[in-house]
Amino acid sequence: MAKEYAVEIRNLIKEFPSPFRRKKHRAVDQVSLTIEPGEVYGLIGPNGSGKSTTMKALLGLLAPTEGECFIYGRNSLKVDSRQNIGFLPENPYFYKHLSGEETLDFYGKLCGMRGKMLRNRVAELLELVSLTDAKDRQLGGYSKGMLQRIGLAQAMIQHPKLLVLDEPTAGVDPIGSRQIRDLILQLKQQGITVFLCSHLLEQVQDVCDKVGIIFQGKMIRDGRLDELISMKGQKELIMSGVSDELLERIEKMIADDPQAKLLQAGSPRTTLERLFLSEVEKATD
Ligand SMILES: Nc1ncnc2c1ncn2[C@@H]1O[C@H](COP(=O)(O)OP(=O)(O)OP(=O)(O)O)[C@@H](O)[C@H]1O
Repeated sequence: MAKEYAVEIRNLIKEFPSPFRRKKHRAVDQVSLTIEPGEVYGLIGPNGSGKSTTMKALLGLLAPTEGECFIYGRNSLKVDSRQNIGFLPENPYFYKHLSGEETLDFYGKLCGMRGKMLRNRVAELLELVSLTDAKDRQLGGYSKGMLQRIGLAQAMIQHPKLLVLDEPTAGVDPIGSRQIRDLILQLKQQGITVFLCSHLLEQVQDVCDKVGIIFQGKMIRDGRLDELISMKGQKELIMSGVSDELLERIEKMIADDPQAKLLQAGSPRTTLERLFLSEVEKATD
């Protein structure tokens, strides 16, 4: 039996009419990708490279010019293929006068949920996205990070098997981004398949099993993250308590080996994001 992917995109082409030219603009050009159930897939690429268009085609919000998209084996142009999907769009629109709780209640009712089941689910999601304390505040007063988190909760209201997140951390500061990253990791542990796009490459690296790099509508590289970023033929040792003398001996051993070559020695660096987070944490304490 053929393998059933959570997501399968086959040779997707999407063209848009150009108002001032006869030729159409090809936003997505022969993109193919597969996501297995429970995997987190990150689509990365510069602005305008076709990430959102690919996601919208997968969600059946845009009809492909050519090619096909499947969700758990069903063509995504068929409405029933989308029953088990949650979607966080790039710029989600919310009713600003509703509270966080009312917002989730509203989306739950749109999905046909009612009564105790809905109340329990809303409470569970508010807890999950750490907004229980802010549940009665109107969304007009929420920060960008809180809005993205309520957006994520909205996308999860009916226990989706697949979550599609278009830049879930857009406009969110590093602390808010870290919270969203942790949430995605929690969803992954629950076995939920996630298809996301983001410009925060470090976060993509932290959460994704597979990555695709899209450029000018074309998939230029994709595969398992650990395979894509491993430096073939190189080894790394990170040591503590190493004296200068020991380091010299190690360097000499490497120099004496006819095959080996020391490429880099020094102190490992943290990332700017980690430095920022630890400094803010220290200042908060
Ligand atoms: N509805 C549309 N009509 C015409 N052109 C469109 C439409 N939607 C997208 N495009 C064009 O398609 C190309 C790809 O856009 P898309 O939004 O998919 O890029 P993206 O990679 O998501 O960009 P960003 O990182 O800035 O969100 C762009 O050139 C964009 O202008």
